[in-house]
Amino acid sequence: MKSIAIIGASGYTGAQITSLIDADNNLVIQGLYVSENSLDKGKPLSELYPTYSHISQSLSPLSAEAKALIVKQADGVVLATDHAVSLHLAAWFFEQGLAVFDLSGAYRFSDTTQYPKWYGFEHDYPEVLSHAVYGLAEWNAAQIADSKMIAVPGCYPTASLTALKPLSSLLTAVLPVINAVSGVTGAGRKAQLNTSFCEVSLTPYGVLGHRHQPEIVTQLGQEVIFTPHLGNFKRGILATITVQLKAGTTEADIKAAYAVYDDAPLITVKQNQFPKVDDVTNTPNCHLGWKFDPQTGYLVVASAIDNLMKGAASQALQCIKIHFKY
Ligand SMILES: NC(=O)C1=CN([C@@H]2O[C@H](COP(=O)(O)OP(=O)(O)OC[C@H]3O[C@@H](n4cnc5c(N)ncnc54)[C@H](OP(=O)(O)O)[C@@H]3O)[C@@H](O)[C@H]2O)C=CC1
Ligand SMILES: CC(=O)N[C@@H](CCC(=O)OP(=O)(O)O)C(=O)O
Repeated sequence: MKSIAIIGASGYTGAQITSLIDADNNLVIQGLYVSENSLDKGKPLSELYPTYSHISQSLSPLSAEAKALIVKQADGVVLATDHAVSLHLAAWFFEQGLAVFDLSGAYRFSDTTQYPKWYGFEHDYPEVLSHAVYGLAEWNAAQIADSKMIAVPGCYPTASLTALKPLSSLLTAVLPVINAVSGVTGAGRKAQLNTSFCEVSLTPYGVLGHRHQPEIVTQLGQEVIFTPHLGNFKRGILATITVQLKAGTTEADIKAAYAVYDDAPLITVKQNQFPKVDDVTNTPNCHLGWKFDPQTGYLVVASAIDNLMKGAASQALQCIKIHFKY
């Protein structure tokens, strides 16, 4: 039995992973934490999320005493906190010897020069960063098992990389074009005007400047054009991706490439059938559907995940299972 502390447990991804850890017989929740001055400190999680009425724990402030208790009692810590908060907490818990599963982007780039540009801070912990591994569970299991600093991928990169990585040896110099739509939970729980009910209407955002573009590029090893969109639904991501494949590529080559997922129970691949967001919401699954035009060499592949599950919490749980080997 491994004991896990969850920091940022009142947020969307934090509450989601709390419910997954609560349901896992190999794990026990050490505690649920929010910031020291949180308006929610002391409240039962179930007061915020009545769906989780079966979970009895309350939200504790992350005081110095609480941090010391976590170090004493927990084997691992999940950080479901903003990038700038995770930056410091991850380093501190890692240095205390705990396994860290960080849902933020604070440890996803190994190159420290990326952080000022994409996250607005200098990375103060290059030594800790040198231990960080990218927690794309189907691809990096060996590294996840070996490292105590796991940077769980972003939601759009998870959807995009799951579709594109099998094709990497087949791509031409024509840049893959990724158009992805996310539900509003992708923006987190805190109130913001642009994510309030009356304001949300399908629109692109972060055009040619979203931080997930360099994350995808780094992990794919190839430039891409990435355009995220905000949709008027709660959860889920659909990424529709157009790529050109090398001359002479056949459908059999594409099938062989996607056969990499034959032993991946959470990934489903279909030819000439396209996924729906509703089929993956509230599940840890990724559904891929592709169609190829041999005349032009263009392939369209669509990838559907739940942003809070495969895009965050359930992928973190995959990493926990891989790391703790159960
Ligand atoms: N939403 C999504 O689909 C995805 C999110 N992510 C990433 O996961 C992380 C969490 O996202 P999300 O759940 O959406 O965010 P939310 O805004 O919903 O939740 C953030 C949580 O962090 C807590 N918190 C804030 N400051 C501190 C602090 N100093 N110490 C401890 N807890 C703190 C908040 O509570 P309080 O303020 O009351 O203290 C709240 O519980 C982010 O880095 C995000 O980028 C990654 C993939 C997908
Ligand atoms: C709809 C929406 O706003 N989505 C978020 C992505 C959420 C995510 O994956 O989080 P990371 O920041 O941890 O990468 C965004 O575009 O910023």
